[in-house]
Order: sequence, then C-alpha cells, then structure tokens
Amino acid sequence: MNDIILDVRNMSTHFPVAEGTVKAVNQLSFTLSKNETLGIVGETGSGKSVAMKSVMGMIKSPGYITKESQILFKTNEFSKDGKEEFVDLAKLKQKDFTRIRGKHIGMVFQDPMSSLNPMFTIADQMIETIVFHQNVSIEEARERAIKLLDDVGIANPAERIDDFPFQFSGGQRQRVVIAIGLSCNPEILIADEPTTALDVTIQAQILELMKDLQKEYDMGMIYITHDLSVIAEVADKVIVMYGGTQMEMTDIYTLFEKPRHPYTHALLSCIPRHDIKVDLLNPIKGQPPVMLDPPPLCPFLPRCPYATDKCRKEWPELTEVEENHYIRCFNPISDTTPVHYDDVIDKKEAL
Ligand SMILES: Nc1ncnc2c1ncn2[C@@H]1O[C@H](COP(=O)(O)OP(=O)(O)OP(=O)(O)O)[C@@H](O)[C@H]1O
Repeated sequence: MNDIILDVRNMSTHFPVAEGTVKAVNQLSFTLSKNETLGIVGETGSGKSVAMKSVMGMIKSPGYITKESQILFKTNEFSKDGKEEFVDLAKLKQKDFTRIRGKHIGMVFQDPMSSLNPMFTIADQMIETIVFHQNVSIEEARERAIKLLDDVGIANPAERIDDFPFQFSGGQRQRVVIAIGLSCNPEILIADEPTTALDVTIQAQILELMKDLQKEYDMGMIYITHDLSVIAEVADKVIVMYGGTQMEMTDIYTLFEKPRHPYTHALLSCIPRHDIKVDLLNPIKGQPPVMLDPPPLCPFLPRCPYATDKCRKEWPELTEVEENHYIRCFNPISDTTPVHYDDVIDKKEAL
C-alpha cells in the first residue's frame, strides 16, 4: 500500500507477575498510512493502551515486547543520507526513543491533568518540548507554541500561554494537551480516549478539532476508545480488540455493515442504534477473558455460540477474508449464517 508510515507485525506485549504472565497484547498486526485514522476499539482491559504504549516505547520492565514483534516506523531520524527508512521500534534502545516519542509520534492521553504539570505555565511546558526536539531558539519556540494554541482554538493565545493548567477549563486543557502533542509536527498522533473525561458537547468539539488537525497537519492518527460511536465519527479503519487479541480489522463501513467476527456482532448488538428500535441494552453473556496465562485459543471461545471443536484446539490466525477485511476466527459469520444474538447477550432492562 502507498504511504505506509507504520507497519506493526505480530506485536505481543507481556507482563510477568507473581502468579504468571499477563498477556496484554497478542500478535497485533496493522499498517497506518499518512492521512489515515485507525480506530482501536475494545472493552476495558482489552489491551488497547498497552498496544499503543508498546509502539511509543513506554513499556516498563519487567513488561516486554516479544522478540517476534516488529514495529516498523518510516523515518529519516537515524538515516545517514537523510532518506526515509523503516526502523524497527521494537528493537530501539530507550535513549534513541527520545528522538521518536514527542517528535515523530505525538500523544494525547485521557486525562489532561495527568499530562500537564500543575507547577509550570503552559509556556514552560510547550516551549520545553519544542526546544528539546527542534533546533530553534526559545523565542521561535514561543511563537510556534502560540500558533499551536491558536490552531487548537484557545482564544488570546499570546496571553493564555503564560497561565497555569488550573486556569483552564477541562475542555481547554485537553486542547492544550493536543497542542503539545502536535508541537513538533509529528507524522503520527496517538490519542488514548482523549474525550472520555469531558462532557458530551465538549467531546464533540474535540473530535471535530482532531479531525481538522489531522488534515491540516497531514498526519496518521491512531484513536483508542471503548466507544463505537466515537470510532464511527473519526476512523477510516478499525481494529476490534478482545482479551488482548485483534478479532477483526476492516474499514469503518464494513465494520458496521458486514462484520464477520462473532465478537464484533455481539459488540454491535450491545449498542443502541437510532436506525433500529431497541428497548433493551444487551451486555455480552459470560465472564470477561482470562489475561493471566491464557490458553493459546481464541479468547472469545467461552462466550461464543459459534465455537466448534477446532476452536477448542487451535489458535486462529489473522486471515484476510475479503480485500482489507481481516478476522481471527474459524467460523466467520456470513450473510447466510443465522445470527444468534440471544445466545451471546444477556437481556437486561434499559435504564
Ligand atoms: N504494568 C502492568 N503489569 C501487569 N499487567 C498490566 C500492566 N499494564 C497493563 N496490564 C494489563 O494488561 C491488560 C490490558 O490493559 P490495557 O490498559 O491495555 O487495557 P485497555 O484496553 O487500554 O483498557 P482501558 O480502556 O481500561 O484503558 C489488562 O489486563 C491490564 O490489567
């Protein structure tokens, strides 16, 4: 495919703990192109954040990325002739990661307060990042920071830049964090539930802002959320995660119109849709997946009404069932498969 800037292959991230090994991410594969937004959706604990922390070199020991994993990022940061090349971030030394993180890959996290230092002004925090990564003077960095604050919709940026984080509202703080994420003009912006802590109106504004900025800054974006309606709003391509495992990956339209994985079907049947009248909210039946020393089988197996003997014996590989539509399942749902929603969901009265 053209313009691929990130090519993740078979990436697994594990955490040894006293009781065994938490297999937080298992064999995740995807590509991200310039200008593309990849959404990663999954319930809490499904491995979304660990996956992105792995890409950003933020897995702390004893956690580790397995040696089969590859995280190929296109950059000229380390090349001798200035040409772009694919560098495997899974093998990059921590000291070299500071040349990637914040510079070529920007980040926006869920809680803006945890990303901002309450003791320093916005100017201190933005200028420091810009000066650290770019070869510019403090005056130039300040100019750039003011322009960024303007781009993310902070009024009077030349004055507000000298304020402290507590002087901004929650929505404004998230805008500031987005400005910091963008401050070095990254090729990729990773956003981990950036709107979760905000109220609904502000959420919609921030989503719009992220979409506009992506076009303006010509970046690839990875957007993590547990909320399918947010994914529908921002993503071109989606990965559905469950139990640390990538169950399905396809474009946003196919995901909603023709999902093939039984888990995706169950997930979609749990959300209220305005085109279908639902009187009930439908949680998925059964226990959440085992993350500690899981058997090498599909994590949805204990809850799946389509499971066969093969599922109880073999690990399903990620397979391309149609062009650019990948699933990890031996029994994909097709147009002719009867859909057993009642077998996979618990019907409870809606609030
Ligand atoms: N440092 C760690 N040590 C041990 N287990 C960990 C560690 N960090 C994460 N995990 C485990 O890895 C799994 C995946 O966690 P992760 O934070 O990626 O989930 P998530 O999908 O991002 O969920 P959320 O939406 O709640 O952030 C969870 O079972 C979590 O408990």
